Amino acid sequence: MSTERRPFTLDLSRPLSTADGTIEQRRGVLVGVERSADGGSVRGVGEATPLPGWTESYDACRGVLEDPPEAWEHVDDTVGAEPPSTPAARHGYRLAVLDAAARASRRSLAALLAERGGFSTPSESVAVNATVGDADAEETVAAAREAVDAGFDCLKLKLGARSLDPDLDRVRAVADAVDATIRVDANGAWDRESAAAAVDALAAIGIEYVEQPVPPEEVSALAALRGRGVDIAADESIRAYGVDAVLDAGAADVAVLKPMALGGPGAAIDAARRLVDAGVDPVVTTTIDGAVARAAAVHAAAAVPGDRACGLATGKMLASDLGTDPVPVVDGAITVPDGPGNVGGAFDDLLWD
Ligand SMILES: O=C(O)CCC(=O)c1ccccc1C(=O)O
Ligand SMILES: [Mg+2]
Repeated sequence: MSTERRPFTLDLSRPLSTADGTIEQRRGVLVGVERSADGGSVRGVGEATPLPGWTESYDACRGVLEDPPEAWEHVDDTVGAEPPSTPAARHGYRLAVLDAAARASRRSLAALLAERGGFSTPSESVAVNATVGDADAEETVAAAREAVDAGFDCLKLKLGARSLDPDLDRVRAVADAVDATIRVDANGAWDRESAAAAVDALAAIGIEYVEQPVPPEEVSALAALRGRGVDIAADESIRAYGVDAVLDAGAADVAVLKPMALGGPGAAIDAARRLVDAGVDPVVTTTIDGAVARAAAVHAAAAVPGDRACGLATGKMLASDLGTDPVPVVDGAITVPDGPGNVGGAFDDLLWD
């Protein structure tokens, strides 16, 4: 198998402000693999876009991609219970391998992933939430209105960058202003006491779920916050400790799956299988990825059963992208590309001439 690599940098036109800092730029590496198949050859394209804090550094990612582990070439390769140490590099390489396998069998990546997870036929469209970053109440309401006018019926508000009372005022202002499902993400900002107060207030407002109210290591605190009238979602805890640790602790109603942070689309699907079996709802999101990884996350979301909106409406935050958006949001939903592979050969010319 031959491999190609191409580094890229994407600026955000709308930086995302969170309790964990502001995301302003995404740097990554496109990965191409080419292998022989049926007397010809088949290509696959992947994207490694590390986000330090969630994945390895850019330099570590590039280093691993110079000489990837041989095991990553095998279509059925899995990650163990421990999260992989260089998930973004693994994502980039594994996506290329899975894309090539899907293209070789003339089916969509979603179909390949659904089969891998033992799920039925993938959905043709995925509902998505608008992601609303931290800002004052007035700006937050304006962003929420803009999203609802554009057709979103689920909004995710970033909380935890300011203190609890002003944050709750922001949530109430949005709930009063728009008719939409509202979920919030504190990115681990609260201690146990503030989180309990927040959860009770959010339950009274009628919020769908609160994502990562406490720091990632506070898995037992997540468990203790369940059953108070608002669902609890684990995100950073899943990334840091894996799905099994969160399931064993009974820590979540909902689990956020970021393929880039978990080590690839296959790793996300394997995690989704265990969650679904345990009655926990998976929600697939990006880490604000380029078009190739974003499309792959859409395929993963389509392969996983469930009705919760996914966090995949992140393309519009980018000032420039790897190419034309293969997964645009229309009326709060994304149509799943029907293949072959992830996005057919749409990005091949970035790697091969
Ligand atoms: O879920 C979404 O709406 C978009 C993805 C998102 O919020 C995010 C993006 C980059 C890093 C972390 C997160 C997060 O969910 O915490
Ligand atoms: Mg989150």
